[in-house]
Amino acid sequence: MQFILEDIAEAEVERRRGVYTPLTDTVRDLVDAVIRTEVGEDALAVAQRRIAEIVADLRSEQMDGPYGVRHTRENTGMAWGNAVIGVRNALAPPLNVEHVDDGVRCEFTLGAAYEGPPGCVHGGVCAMLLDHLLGNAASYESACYTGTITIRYLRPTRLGALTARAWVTEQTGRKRIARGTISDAEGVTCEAEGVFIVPRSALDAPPVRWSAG
Ligand SMILES: CCCCCCCC(=O)SCCNC(=O)CCNC(=O)[C@H](O)C(C)(C)COP(=O)(O)OP(=O)(O)OC[C@H]1O[C@@H](n2cnc3c(N)ncnc32)[C@H](O)[C@@H]1OP(=O)(O)O
Repeated sequence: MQFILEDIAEAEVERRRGVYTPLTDTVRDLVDAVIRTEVGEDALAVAQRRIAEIVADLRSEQMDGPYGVRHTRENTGMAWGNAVIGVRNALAPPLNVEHVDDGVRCEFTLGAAYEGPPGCVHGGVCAMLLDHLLGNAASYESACYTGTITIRYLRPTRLGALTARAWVTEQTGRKRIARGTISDAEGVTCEAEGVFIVPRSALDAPPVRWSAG
């Protein structure tokens, strides 16, 4: 498991972000459109053929394997394939994580693609987002990995506009305890607590953060 140094300037990171973000946003829109479309079967068949052509175009030049977690010399993270924040991953909501005094927070909207119970967010999606955010809060010096996480679902989380936050409550050696919540307009819907660990194998390596984006 290795982080990849991509030796490019910050301006180049931003330029690439600007290139990929609209593409990923459109694919995300496509996912929502496929779930909710009510066009006829002929139109569906045409759409399928056109999308397959686009997939073939994109596959004409592909990297081997996943994107990886890349970073610049300035330690700007490019976790662009990440399932929660990936700039190039249409499966990611995405979360735009903001660092605040006591940890991290973000505002986001979950639509039809994240449904579990009717009209509500899938419990596994809540767990994934909280896992990421708690891990992000815990990774303030060096990248931490989830050891154990517990989620308490207080009430259903309705699809729509949500807020999440996470913070560290305790640190002992390489081990951090982090907590976090997801909230809607009426308050907290689920909360998490987890143990996050800087792996023993990272001790001799220079500190790399997962970092945002
Ligand atoms: C900004 C982006 C943030 C992204 C966050 C992403 C969050 C993720 O999804 S990470 C992916 C999911 N997690 C994983 O894949 C982790 C897989 N597990 C591992 O790699 C290792 O088992 C790892 C790193 C957790 C611990 O390994 P290692 O460094 O050898 O730990 P080790 O030396 O045995 O133990 C260190 C301490 O942690 C504790 N510990 C070890 N494993 C666990 C665990 N699973 N749960 C709780 N505590 C644990 C030990 O008891 C020990 O505690 P103490 O110091 O009090 O005795």
